[in-house]
Amino acid sequence: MTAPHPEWIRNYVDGAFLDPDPASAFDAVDPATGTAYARVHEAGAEIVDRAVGSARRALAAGWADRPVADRARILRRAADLIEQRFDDFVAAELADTGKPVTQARALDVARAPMNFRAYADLVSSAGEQSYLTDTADGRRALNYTVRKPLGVIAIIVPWNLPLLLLTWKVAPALACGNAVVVKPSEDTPATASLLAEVLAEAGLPRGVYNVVHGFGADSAGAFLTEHPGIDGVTFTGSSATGSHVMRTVAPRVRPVSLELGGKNAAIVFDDADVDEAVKGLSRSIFTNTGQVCLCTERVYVQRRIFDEVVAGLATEAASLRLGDPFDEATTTGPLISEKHRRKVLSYFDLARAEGADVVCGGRVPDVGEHLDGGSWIAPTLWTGVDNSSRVMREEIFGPVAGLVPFDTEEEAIALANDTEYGLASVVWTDDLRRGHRVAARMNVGLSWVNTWYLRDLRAPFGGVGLSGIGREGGESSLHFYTEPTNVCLQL
Ligand SMILES: NC(=O)c1ccc[n+]([C@@H]2O[C@H](COP(=O)([O-])OP(=O)(O)OC[C@H]3O[C@@H](n4cnc5c(N)ncnc54)[C@H](O)[C@@H]3O)[C@@H](O)[C@H]2O)c1
Ligand SMILES: O=C/C=C/C=C(\O)C(=O)O
Repeated sequence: MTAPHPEWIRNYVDGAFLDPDPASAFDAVDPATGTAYARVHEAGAEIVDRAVGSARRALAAGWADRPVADRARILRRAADLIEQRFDDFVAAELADTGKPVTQARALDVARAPMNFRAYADLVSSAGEQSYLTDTADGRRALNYTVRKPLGVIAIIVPWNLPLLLLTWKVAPALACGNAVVVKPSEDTPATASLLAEVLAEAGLPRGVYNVVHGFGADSAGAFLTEHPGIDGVTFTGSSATGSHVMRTVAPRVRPVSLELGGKNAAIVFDDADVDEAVKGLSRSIFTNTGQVCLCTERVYVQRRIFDEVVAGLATEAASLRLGDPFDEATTTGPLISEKHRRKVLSYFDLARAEGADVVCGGRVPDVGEHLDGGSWIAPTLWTGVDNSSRVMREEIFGPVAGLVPFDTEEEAIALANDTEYGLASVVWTDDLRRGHRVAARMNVGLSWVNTWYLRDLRAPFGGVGLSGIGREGGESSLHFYTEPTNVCLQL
């Protein structure tokens, strides 16, 4: 990897990186080793206010009215520049998350240019509704809709897929002519500031993209959502914080888009290709050390193949390689922080107290002395749990799942839907009709059959219940990031 780590990770306001203030700073920590690799300048209320003000001025200076083709060109140029600086982004993502280099390349950083290009394409070809209206008294009118940018958007994102989730929101927001103030997670600040360099070079006018670093409460996150100058909030993170953000903006009635947590189920029918299902389950449980909102934490397996699936998954778990993020053979990184590891370990204790049988893992692994300070955790599977267990109801957000046998299709559907969350599900079956039938009955926003996390960026993405409000992706994003005005003209 090439990029030397920066000494400081800075806020970016009105087209310039701000001088850091050592009196208001925190460490950026590499979770693979537990060591600090940079200092981050925490934005106070005054910096957040300047960021919102600069976004407002950028809109007034003409960004909101720029021809779509201009905006699309800048997004495409940004995509090209991310590819040119691919290794810098990978290095920044690894320093922040400790995730395996192969994953950062194939998933996280690869998706950033895809996000920019997808919205450059979408906004370039977007149409609008129009109706010829005949009234009861014989008049005729033309109704049509024009879409305007929402304005200044607050973008708040978590630490698990930092660049992917940031660009998933920045790209459509800019495509639609908004200006943004982004607040990356305090655990993963690096790529948002790198993106500022790229967007400036791509020709984005000053003030359109601003970055404020810091925490949630009493810090940049709260100052941003409380700011009267923001016109909408798009938030990805935990359900508790999402609910808090909603309450914060409620008095000013601002639109929110919330992509929140999950307690996602997989159902494996005994007509499935078991080898394929086991490999798919391993991906959906263990990818990114289980730290993807879409990851499976509950697995319901038809009784006849239950033992076979449990044994197969245990073999898959044993084949995972935890270790140096830069080693191409590494499959699995650490958890994001020591704080998060304490949370996951508390669920390991709870599972034992609730009578779970530990099939594998359930402990802190030995990954070698040089990584001793990192927040490593062993891939973990339980049996002997059921839907009344807290470990089967609460989002853990680690490489862990509980496996439960079932007998009938109805029972499997009821078990999978027995949750307050509703983000994603997977059905494994070789019966075509059953696949469609069961997938449609899942109370989720994203229902996969015989695959997991296969994305089409034009499709609606989001969840129900505690998993969120609204959808992003494709047209849904164009709708969230714009405000329609219906014009009615009597002919
Ligand atoms: N549905 C999805 O698309 C999706 C995607 C990724 C992650 N997630 C969820 O995110 C969670 C993990 O991420 P996390 O721990 O960073 O979530 P989090 O809710 O703790 O933090 C998310 C972001 O919100 C900020 N924040 C915290 N408190 C705030 C406040 N009071 N006001 C404003 N901002 C505040 C944080 O600093 C961070 O930037 C999991 O629950 C996961 O399921 C959901
Ligand atoms: O952790 C959650 C993952 C969210 C993924 C996306 O938003 C995406 O793939 O667009």
